[in-house]
Amino acid sequence: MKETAGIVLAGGMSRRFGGEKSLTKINGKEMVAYSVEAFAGLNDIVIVARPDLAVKILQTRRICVIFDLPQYRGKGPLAGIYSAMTEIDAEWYAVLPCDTPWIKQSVIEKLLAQRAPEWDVIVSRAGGRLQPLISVFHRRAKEKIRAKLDTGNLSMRSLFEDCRVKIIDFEQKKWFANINTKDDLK
Ligand SMILES: Nc1nc2c(ncn2[C@@H]2O[C@H](COP(=O)(O)OP(=O)(O)OP(=O)(O)O)[C@@H](O)[C@H]2O)c(=O)[nH]1
Repeated sequence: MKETAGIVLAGGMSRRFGGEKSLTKINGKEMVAYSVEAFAGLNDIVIVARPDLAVKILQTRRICVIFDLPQYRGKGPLAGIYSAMTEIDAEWYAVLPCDTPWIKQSVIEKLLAQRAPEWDVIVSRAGGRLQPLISVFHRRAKEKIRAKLDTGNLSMRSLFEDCRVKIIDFEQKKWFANINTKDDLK
């Protein structure tokens, strides 16, 4: 079993953005690459992408790319986290979305520093807003996630109600800004 793996969620439909959000370049680099780089301290990183995008990501990065498990396809971020946990057996999993290009490795390091037996999830909060997809999960959370997926209750907040959650506050809101639309790029 690995100690800690990194999961980049890139399996969304990008409906608001319209087009391939994860592969859109900012300052010459694909958005998904910023998330991969924030995991620089980790040896095992998996991108959970849509099948139609995976080939393109594979062409640009030497990194493990998987798809959501078929039974959970279309079920959102929890499907991606669960699929990655099934692919890589690790004690802890650091999670990032593919659309936070200003995220820093130091954020991940600060979250990982909180790993302890009493927590199932360590989640960031920036400017008072919880950032459920910039977080760290213990493998204990995997079965709780599966239960949510199987009942169709797909909200991260609902999952957190069933977990022992440690919240870590950050002041630098800009690092957590995410790109939803093409206007957000301006
Ligand atoms: N693997 C996986 N990742 C997902 C899924 N849904 C969303 N994500 C990822 O989760 C992060 C946040 O996604 P959202 O912004 O809520 O959704 P989106 O699909 O990117 O965009 P919209 O279609 O405009 O809502 C992004 O990194 C997405 O790629 C999914 O079903 N599977």
